[in-house]
Amino acid sequence: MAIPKAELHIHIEGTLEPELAFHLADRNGITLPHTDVHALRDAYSFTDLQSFLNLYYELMDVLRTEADFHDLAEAYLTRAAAQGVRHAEIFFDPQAHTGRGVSLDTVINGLASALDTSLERHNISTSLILCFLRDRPATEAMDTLMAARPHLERISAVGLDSAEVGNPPEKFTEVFAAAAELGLRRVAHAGEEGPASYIWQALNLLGAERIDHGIRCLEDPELVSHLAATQVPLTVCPFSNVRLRAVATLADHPLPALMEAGLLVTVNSDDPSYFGGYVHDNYRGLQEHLGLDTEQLRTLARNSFTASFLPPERRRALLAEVDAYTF
Ligand code: HPA
Ligand SMILES: [Zn+2]
Repeated sequence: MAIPKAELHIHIEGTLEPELAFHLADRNGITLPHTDVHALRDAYSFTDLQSFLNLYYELMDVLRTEADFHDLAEAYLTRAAAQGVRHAEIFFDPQAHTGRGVSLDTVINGLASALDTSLERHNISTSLILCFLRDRPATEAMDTLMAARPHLERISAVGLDSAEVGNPPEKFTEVFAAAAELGLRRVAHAGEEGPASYIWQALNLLGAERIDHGIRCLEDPELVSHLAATQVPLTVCPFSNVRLRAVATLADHPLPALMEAGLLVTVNSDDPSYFGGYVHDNYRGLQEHLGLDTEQLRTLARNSFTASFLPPERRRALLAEVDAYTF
């Protein structure tokens, strides 16, 4: 069994495997513009974040009903359990669905119907992180937050994703303040393709408690010192960074440099269906291509629970499981 870990950077829509996409397309009477699963997988060759997002938004059109969102989440949980995941804080993109006529209730109720039985069925605790699409207007994000109010007991935090460059965190200052008022935690994608200044903005203007990706912090030594001192976690996604060409190869990935600088680094899969592997596959990739040893993998697993929004008791119990794990 893979080492116990939390997954803190996983977009549920990014777990849509080609086989399930075709199955749901069939069920909903939709014709996909790809001949079969092989042709679809062949389309998974990206040059940057936007080239991925184009396919990501196109393919999620097969998600129409509560049952579709249930099946999507259930398929992820099944795979995650096999990868040692014991806790998952799961991003979802409401605007990507409401914008094409699927209601927020359909999305959340469908996902929740799978998450509600996750602890018994898969031994995985879960929560949802509502992400705002940063390439859409801030007013739309605010409307989305307000519409989500009846569902807040299922939602632990808000996040910020989609096309980063040209959509700085400062655009969402008011929305994140409103989310904090509602008692939600705050995270944000920053420093994936965007500059280090976006990470500063996420921290200082949005009150982000974790930075998703954040790898470009290394371009600003003062920021690295700040992240080390404050232990604001980074949710790093190595396979994603290679597939979206933020990093040339896994062997060139800056994760060891981030760890050596004393940052609270976690490893995650981002959009595993699109990027070639789930979270433990990422751990194994680091072992193989960057020579991480088993104690470094244990540190990463520990960090994943430390960086989570888990209540203290379950966090302690899961940390003890990591410490007791034998490779
Ligand atoms: O890696 C990502 N970055 C930004 N937006 C996203 N939406 C899904 N995955 C991503
Ligand atoms: Zn992401």
